[in-house]
Amino acid sequence: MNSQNSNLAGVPHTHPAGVCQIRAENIHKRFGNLEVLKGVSLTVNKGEVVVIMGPSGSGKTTFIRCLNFLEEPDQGQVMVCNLDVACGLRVASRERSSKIRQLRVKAAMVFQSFNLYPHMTALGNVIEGPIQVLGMRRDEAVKSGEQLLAKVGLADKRDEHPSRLSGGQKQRVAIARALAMNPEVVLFDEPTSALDPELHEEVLQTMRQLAGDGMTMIVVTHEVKFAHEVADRVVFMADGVVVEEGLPQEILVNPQHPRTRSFLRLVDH
Ligand SMILES: Nc1ncnc2c1ncn2[C@@H]1O[C@H](COP(=O)(O)OP(=O)(O)OP(=O)(O)O)[C@@H](O)[C@H]1O
Repeated sequence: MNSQNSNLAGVPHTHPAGVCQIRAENIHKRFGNLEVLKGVSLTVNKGEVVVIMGPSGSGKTTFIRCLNFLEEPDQGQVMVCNLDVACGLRVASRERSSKIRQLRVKAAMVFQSFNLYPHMTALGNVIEGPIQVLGMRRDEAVKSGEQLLAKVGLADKRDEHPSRLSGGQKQRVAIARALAMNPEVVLFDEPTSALDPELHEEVLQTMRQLAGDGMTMIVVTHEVKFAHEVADRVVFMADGVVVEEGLPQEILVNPQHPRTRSFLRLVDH
C-alpha cells in the first residue's frame, strides 16, 4: 500500500506506508562527564524526509552520527533496513563489526564540511567508495559516477579537484559520492552550514530533487524554509532529548501554535 504525502513545495513523496527504514531506540551517548544524548528514539519510514532542528549543542549531530556508528552509542538499539545493532557493547564481535560496515553502506552521510579527498577529482571522489568498498568494476563505477555528477548538475566538473570548486559544488559532489554507494537512507549533517548564504539554494535544490525521487532522508539543519517545504516531519531536540515532533505545516507556520513558539525559542540562538 502506498501513502501520498505532498508538502508545501508540492514535492510529491510516495512511499510504502509503515515500511520502517530506520529505528533508533533509547539512544544514550556521553563524552566524558557530558551526557549529550539522554534517551533519543526516532522511527523513519521508507521515503520519509525527517528534519531535525534545535539549538546549538543539543545533540543533533551526535545523534545522526550514532545512526551509522560514526559515534558509538553507549546504550540503545539502532536498526537500519532490517540490520539491528545493539549499542554499548564493549567487546566488538566479528559479526557486529560486519553489521556496522553494512549499515554504513545503507545509511550514507553528507557532512557539513564536505570531507572530499583533496587529491582526487570530482569523479575520483565519487567512484572511490563503489570500487574500494562495493568492489565495483572501474568502468562501471565511472559510468555511474558520471551519471551522478550529471544528476547534481556537475557533469562539466568531472575532472576538477575540490580546490577548484565552490563550496556549493563541493557539497553537490559530496551528495553524488553518498548516492554512489546506492544507500537506502541519506543522513545530512547541516549540509549548508559551511556555505555562504548565496550557495545554500543550489545544495537545497539538489536535496529537494532527491526527496522528490523518494529517497529516505534525515536532515539536521537550521534551514526553516527547507524544513517547511520538504520535510514530512520535523523533530526538535533540546538538551539531548526530543522535545517536539510533528508535521511542518502544523509546527512551522502558525506562530500562535505552542509547538511553533517552543520551536522559535529553540532555534533562536
Ligand atoms: N567528540 C566529542 N567529544 C567531546 N564532546 C563532544 C564531541 N562531539 C560533540 N561533543 C559535545 O556534545 C554536545 C553536542 O554536540 P552536537 O554537535 O551533537 O550538537 P548539535 O546540536 O549538532 O550542535 P550544532 O547545531 O552547533 O552543530 C556539544 O556540547 C559538543 O561540544
